Amino acid sequence: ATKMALRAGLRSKRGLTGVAVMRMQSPPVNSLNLELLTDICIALEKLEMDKSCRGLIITSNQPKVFSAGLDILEMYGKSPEHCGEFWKAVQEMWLKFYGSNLVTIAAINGSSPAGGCLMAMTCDYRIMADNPRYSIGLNETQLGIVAPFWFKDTLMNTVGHRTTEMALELGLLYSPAEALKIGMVDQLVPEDQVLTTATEAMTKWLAIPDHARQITKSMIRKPTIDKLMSNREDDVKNFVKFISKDSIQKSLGVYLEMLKKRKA
Ligand SMILES: CCCCC/C=C\CCC/C=C/CC(=O)SCCNC(=O)CCNC(=O)[C@H](O)C(C)(C)COP(=O)(O)OP(=O)(O)OC[C@H]1O[C@@H](n2cnc3c(N)ncnc32)[C@H](O)[C@@H]1OP(=O)(O)O
Repeated sequence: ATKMALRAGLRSKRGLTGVAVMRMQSPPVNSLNLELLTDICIALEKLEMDKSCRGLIITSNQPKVFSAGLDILEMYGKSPEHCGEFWKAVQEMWLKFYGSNLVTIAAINGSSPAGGCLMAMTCDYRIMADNPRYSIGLNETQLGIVAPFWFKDTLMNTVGHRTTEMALELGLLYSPAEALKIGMVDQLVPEDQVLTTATEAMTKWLAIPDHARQITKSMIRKPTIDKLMSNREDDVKNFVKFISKDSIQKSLGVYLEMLKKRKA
């Protein structure tokens, strides 16, 4: 049987129609592996084609974690072919979310490092649980890896040039309060109110006529999307070359060990 990695459905609760809620449920930490990325892309594609759907809230069914980012096991000890396929799926997820015609809101109910942060930043609006134990940010350099240009562009478009320099070079993970301060997230609420607040925010976004909002969104995001679209193959090649290096594989191995030890 295929494992359902997420649930997407149109809800009509409290008069809010045409809004889908996508709940990532890939235990233990919603790390973005090929299967989850593919499921997410297929679900978003279907919603995008469904004329009755205008908005999407993405959240997590896992306790304490929105998403642990890219699944390191998809990049560690794998063949170049596998790494290439995986990277194409990461690109696809980013392109679909960043360019979505839907209103997209991230209900960040837990930690969201690296690829998890990227995913949240592709959305139009971010609400995070106000729990100082949670963190969010692009921490790639701390793993000894380099976030590609489109990760950097997404961050820069969200928090600005100088903050991106600091955040990306130091691989900073921010507490929710810090993330709010730099504009990485838009709103903090108590943990049990993340989803209801997302629904309330959605009402505000849906009050704007779709065509005007969509054209405006596209005008702002298209140059960033086009940059990856015209460099997709080179970006895959760069990734495979970079991730296959012995030194990078070693860094990933050390990091995985650290994660396991921290748990013990
Ligand atoms: C010059 C040109 C350059 C071009 C280069 C191109 C590209 C390179 C860049 C690639 C980009 C990568 C982006 C990423 O997303 S990398 C992933 C980064 N993620 C992290 O650093 C997060 C690591 N995880 C955590 O910090 C924590 O797990 C947590 C999310 C805060 C949750 O903590 P907790 O609830 O305490 O859970 P555990 O830590 O105990 O984890 C449970 C279990 O899950 C394993 N795990 C956690 N994260 C990942 C992951 N991302 N991938 C795979 N596995 C993960 C963890 O090891 C535990 O496993 P065991 O139960 O087996 O011990």
